[in-house]
Amino acid sequence: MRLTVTRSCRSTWSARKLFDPSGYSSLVILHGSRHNKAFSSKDVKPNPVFEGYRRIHCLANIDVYAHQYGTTFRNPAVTKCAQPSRRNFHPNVSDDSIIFRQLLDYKSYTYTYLLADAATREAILIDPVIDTVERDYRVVQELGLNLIAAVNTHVHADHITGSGEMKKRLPVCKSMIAAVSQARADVKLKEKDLIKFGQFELEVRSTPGHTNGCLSYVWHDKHMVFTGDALLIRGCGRTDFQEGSPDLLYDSVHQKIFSLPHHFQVFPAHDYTGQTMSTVGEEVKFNPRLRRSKSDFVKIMKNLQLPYPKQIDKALPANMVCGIFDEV
Ligand SMILES: N[C@@H](CCC(=O)N[C@@H](CSS)C(=O)NCC(=O)O)C(=O)O
Repeated sequence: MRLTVTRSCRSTWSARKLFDPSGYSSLVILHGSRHNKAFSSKDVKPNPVFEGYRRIHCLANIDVYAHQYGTTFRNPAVTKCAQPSRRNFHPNVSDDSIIFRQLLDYKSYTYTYLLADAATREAILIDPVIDTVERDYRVVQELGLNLIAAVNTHVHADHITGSGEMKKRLPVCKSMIAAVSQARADVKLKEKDLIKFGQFELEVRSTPGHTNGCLSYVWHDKHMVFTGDALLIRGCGRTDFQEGSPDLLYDSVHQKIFSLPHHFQVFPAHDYTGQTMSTVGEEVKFNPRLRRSKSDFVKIMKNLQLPYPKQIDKALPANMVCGIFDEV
């Protein structure tokens, strides 16, 4: 969905998309600062999964206009916003110089991000998943993009990376991962490297703690950061396996992500509650783990007692070799 927000609208409103992973329905929320009312389409049913919707509404003390995906905005206050179109799906990104897609794997709730320069058509994928490679390949083809890189934020434990399978379909595509992960890839990344596509570049920041090779990618031009599992929306990656360390994760997030300007948009590798993005400022203020002191954070992380990811035994060895099963 694409919202083209006019200048006067842009200064007052911002948009957020939430979805219900089980029901596959979506809400788009537009919020501004002048009023204190909430509106929602009659189609939008109360649903506990839309916890984030209520939270944003309560915290921001704002107008909320909600509707289901695919319908148009009916409230006259937002008529300056164009009809939804399929050109640029994410409501938070209305920028003709780029193509941006947030793609979801419903099995592991992994987000894969497609980033492209609209002029040159050069594109990269962040965190492709093996189960959705066909879908992502089709999107790349349909949009006429030249996919030059499949970039992993880390060695995932809950799903197998799609970078190896994508390379089979598009040999020009280079796989990338942190050098310290010791996983196989065409390009081994380290702190301060730049990943270039068309006129754009991502800055590589090392954010270990969930794993020792966790990287975050900062798109300074577009005020976005792709945080992998280091920082999740109102959460963070677990630290109880691989080379997990709560001390290290706390420092990584505070030093490398929370130090970014607070309006930067945060795009994580997962969300289990149907939220699609956050901002640095929101996480600094509201993240229930990372807004605490380091010693509190360490205690919280040591007591999470999460079950191990179901695919861990298969995923870890496969991800060390770019997700290609026959090389395991
Ligand atoms: N149930 C899922 C795994 C869920 C999980 O452990 N997620 C990880 C990221 S993938 S290793 C995590 O760090 N979660 C943090 C949290 O607070 O939930 C499965 O079986 O795959």
